[in-house]
Amino acid sequence: MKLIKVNTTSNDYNIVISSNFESLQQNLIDVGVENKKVCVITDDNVSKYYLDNVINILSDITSKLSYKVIPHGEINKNLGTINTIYQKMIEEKMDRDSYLIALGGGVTGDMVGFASATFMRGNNFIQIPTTLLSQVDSSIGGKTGVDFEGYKNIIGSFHQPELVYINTSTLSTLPKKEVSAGMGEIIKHGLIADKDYFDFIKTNSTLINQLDSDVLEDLIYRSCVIKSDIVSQDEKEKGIRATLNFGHTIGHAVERLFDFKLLHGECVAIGMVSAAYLSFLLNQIDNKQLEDIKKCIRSFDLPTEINTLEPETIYNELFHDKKTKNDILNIILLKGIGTCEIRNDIEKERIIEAIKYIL
Ligand SMILES: NC(=O)c1ccc[n+]([C@@H]2O[C@H](COP(=O)([O-])OP(=O)(O)OC[C@H]3O[C@@H](n4cnc5c(N)ncnc54)[C@H](O)[C@@H]3O)[C@@H](O)[C@H]2O)c1
Ligand SMILES: O=C(O)C(=O)C[C@@H](O)[C@H](O)[C@H](O)COP(=O)(O)O
Ligand SMILES: [Zn+2]
Repeated sequence: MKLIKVNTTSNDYNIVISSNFESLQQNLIDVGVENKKVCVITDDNVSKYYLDNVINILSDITSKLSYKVIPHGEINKNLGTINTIYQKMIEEKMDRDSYLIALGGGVTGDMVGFASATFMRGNNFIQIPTTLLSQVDSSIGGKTGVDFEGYKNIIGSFHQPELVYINTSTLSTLPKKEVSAGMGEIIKHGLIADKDYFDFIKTNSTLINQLDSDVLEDLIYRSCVIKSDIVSQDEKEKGIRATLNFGHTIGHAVERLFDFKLLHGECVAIGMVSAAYLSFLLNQIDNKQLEDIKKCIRSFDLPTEINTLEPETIYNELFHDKKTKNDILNIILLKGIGTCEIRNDIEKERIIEAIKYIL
């Protein structure tokens, strides 16, 4: 078992990484869940595998226990689903002392976090992430929210969980495509923050694709350290946290323009290739590094290009990005491998060139 501490301005909490659910009960007691009202929210895929288990663990420590199963998928990450969660919370007479538990991937985690942030102006929530992507990224740092009219995460708030409990064995039931999607965010962590980590990912691609549990646990631990370090420095994304958005400006535009038929991690992979090419155009990485990045992304069966879209269509979408300030685009670019910077001075022509590179 491994423990990482997240220390943000609004809350301090632990990330527990374990290969089972054995220490979940004690960790729930430690954060104050005993005898409280608890509602577990999970989706209709995850419920089949892990809901009974988590409910059994909770039933020993509280009798005020309920659950709700929501439909899976990005297409359901919206205010309609949030309404059904609020209705459940009212039905169960939940209050500011109660706990919501997000059992599932990033879609469940983002929505449960948002419901918790807004119900009675905020109650407690706990993340039990079950996808690789949510274990390395979305469960940490308190970015919560939903899509609105197709705009990605456009409604949301910062609201930190009380605990992130990662049971790595839940990955055994995760479809391969979803494992690859998680690799998109993991590669991002290496590219923006740690060259050695990027090299480790490249070297171990075969073992990772075979779901070698030791290597996967290493990845989860190292990514959690990188992400918690960044959000502990900058909870509300005033500075360095924006670097976690590497690949996301174009990634989110592609996600929306493809009506959420591509996975988030896949769109981030495409967005990272475009941002890496832009970094190359500005002489911040060389051709070998660019090719290395593409090779690494492809080694996990992630896409590096798309078709059927016009460059201008993608370009116009970029201005809905949350890093845009007063209509000026802020873009994350690499400065070598393992470091990056936020730029707001890139001409349209260069950005269009970088978009054409992925078409
Ligand atoms: N808040 C953040 O900081 C942050 C960071 C990264 C991504 N995100 C968001 O996270 C979302 C993507 O998360 P995701 O990739 O986890 O997607 P997801 O929640 O849709 O899960 C992917 C699929 O896997 C299924 N699933 C989950 N766990 C499973 C398991 N153990 N076994 C079998 N099936 C399982 C789900 O039902 C779903 O169909 C996006 O909405 C993205 O915007 C948020
Ligand atoms: O935690 C962060 O900060 C991130 O940017 C992590 C991203 O991987 C994640 O997809 C996030 O939800 C994107 O944030 P957004 O504010 O651009 O929607
Ligand atoms: Zn992301």
